[in-house]
Amino acid sequence: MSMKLMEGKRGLIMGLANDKSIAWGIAQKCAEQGAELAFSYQGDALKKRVAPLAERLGSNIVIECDVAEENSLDRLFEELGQHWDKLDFIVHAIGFSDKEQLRGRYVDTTRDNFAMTMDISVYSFTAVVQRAARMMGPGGAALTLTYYGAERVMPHYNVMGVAKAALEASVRYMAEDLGKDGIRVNAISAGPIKTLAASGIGDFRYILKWNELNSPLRRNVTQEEVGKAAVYLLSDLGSGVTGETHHVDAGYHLVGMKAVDAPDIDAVTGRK
Ligand SMILES: NC(=O)c1ccc[n+]([C@@H]2O[C@H](COP(=O)([O-])OP(=O)(O)OC[C@H]3O[C@@H](n4cnc5c(N)ncnc54)[C@H](O)[C@@H]3O)[C@@H](O)[C@H]2O)c1
Repeated sequence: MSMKLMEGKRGLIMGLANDKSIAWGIAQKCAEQGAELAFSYQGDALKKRVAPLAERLGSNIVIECDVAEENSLDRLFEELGQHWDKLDFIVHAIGFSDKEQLRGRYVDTTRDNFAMTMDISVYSFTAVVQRAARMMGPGGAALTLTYYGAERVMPHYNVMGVAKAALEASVRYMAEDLGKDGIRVNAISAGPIKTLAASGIGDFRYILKWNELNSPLRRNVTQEEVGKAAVYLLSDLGSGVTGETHHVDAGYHLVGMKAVDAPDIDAVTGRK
């Protein structure tokens, strides 16, 4: 009899907004492999969307948490502790910045939005891992989501690129801190995927089209493909991997220039 890869593992998924969310692709693949899941959602408005999705994967642990609030994070882990005495993995699929500043120039970013973007998109992962690690033993794993805009300049990504670079550095520092306890910390750098958060990025359609035409696999990736790589990093398959930023982007990160067969495309319409 073949054993499922995540049988007996319990994980908290943070950042599910709807069935387009990357968190949904990850949750589905983890559940398929036998994981037991809990979910956190931001604010009451999202509960009616998240609870039915959780139910589809056999979970009724659905807890409110705004990661910008220390109290809210404390309450989340307190409540989670009432359901489970031990946690095996967490997924952090959360990021935020003022939409108005995800167009135009990075250099015009305001102090307030810089601080807010770093707080929600970077510090929150540290704050979550800090609390989650107390419920984890050896074999524990944490995963966050990043984007190539951390490594190279991407149009419109602006302050989010700076935040993702800091997020990736925090993955490395936490991998060292927690490695001694047998806890692993990794990131997946996902190619562009049409989600609620992505719709805030200027000209996102153009980015999608460009990646489709120029990535080595000549297509975009899906939520499910990110989910499959997450299973590898969160399960025993990834037991020797920590502090890594793993690209799930149809190979786009290795490209230096437009592909020979790719047409130039119109920046406004995204059409060839
Ligand atoms: N979609 C892409 O192209 C892409 C590519 C690479 C990386 N990512 C990253 O993947 C992650 C998930 O985003 P997504 O694309 O699935 O979009 P999404 O809109 O489905 O998910 C973003 C989530 O962040 C949550 N969030 C924002 N502020 C929060 C707060 N203060 N407290 C709690 N939750 C909060 C939202 O509620 C939402 O569930 C993000 O970190 C994003 O930067 C996305």
